[in-house]
Amino acid sequence: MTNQIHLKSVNLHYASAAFKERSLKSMIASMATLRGARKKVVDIHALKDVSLDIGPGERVGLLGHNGAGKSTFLKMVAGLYPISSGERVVKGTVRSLFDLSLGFEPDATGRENILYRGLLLGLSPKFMRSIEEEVVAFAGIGEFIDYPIKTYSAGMQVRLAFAISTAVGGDILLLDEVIGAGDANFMGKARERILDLVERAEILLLASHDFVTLQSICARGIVFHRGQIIFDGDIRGAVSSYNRANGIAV
Ligand SMILES: Nc1ncnc2c1ncn2[C@@H]1O[C@H](COP(=O)(O)OP(=O)(O)OP(=O)(O)O)[C@@H](O)[C@H]1O
Repeated sequence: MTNQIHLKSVNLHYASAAFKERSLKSMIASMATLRGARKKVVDIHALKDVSLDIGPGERVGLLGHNGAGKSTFLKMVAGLYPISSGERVVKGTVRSLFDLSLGFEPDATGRENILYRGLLLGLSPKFMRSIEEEVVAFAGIGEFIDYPIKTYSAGMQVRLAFAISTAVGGDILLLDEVIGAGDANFMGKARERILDLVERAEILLLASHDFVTLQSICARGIVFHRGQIIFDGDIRGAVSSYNRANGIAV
């Protein structure tokens, strides 16, 4: 099977329900202040008529201003968000580093969580046991690995989550730039490990505001603007297109 991503006229909407009041207090406050003049929140059309094909060996950078649609695009490719219309075909195992700290069981130990998270990623218990020691060594949290996750600091949780999620490569790697994995020493190690995953992946999609990194890793660049693709071509052209769209003189 050839790894590939095929999208045709894809649209994605976020339901306005996500913006509605969450608490009784905020509902009462808004009723008191906006009586009769309440603004109607409409659905957000986050991806508009997106069509493209990405094949084996491609390293693709995603550019765009804050809110342009890059993360939504990655999550749609990962299958986390359903599309409203169009065609989405993704062939190959997908790995991503979204929401690193989601899915931990707080009462279970770090070691037990390595197994649980592996199962969430669709990996077998036998395979997870075979990589357990390597993950433990990379996380570098000492004897805490045998304590419940609820006793961990935020940094320790990120280190363990990162160590698990990056232990196994995939055919298609989706990266959303923010990788604040602990202290400077760990950041260095984390970067190396990501570059290793990048090397091993057959297809890479990398969303970033760091154009130097994008240009050093990616050959192709796609620019998003208000949910639409406004440029799809070589990475240098993509940077120029981004600058033009955002009124940046070069
Ligand atoms: N879970 C969500 N629910 C509702 N709206 C969302 C959600 N996530 C993103 N949006 C909206 O969708 C649009 C695209 O956001 P997205 O996060 O994809 O942009 P981005 O290009 O990744 O931005 P950034 O560079 O800031 O990460 C924005 O208008 C945003 O407010």
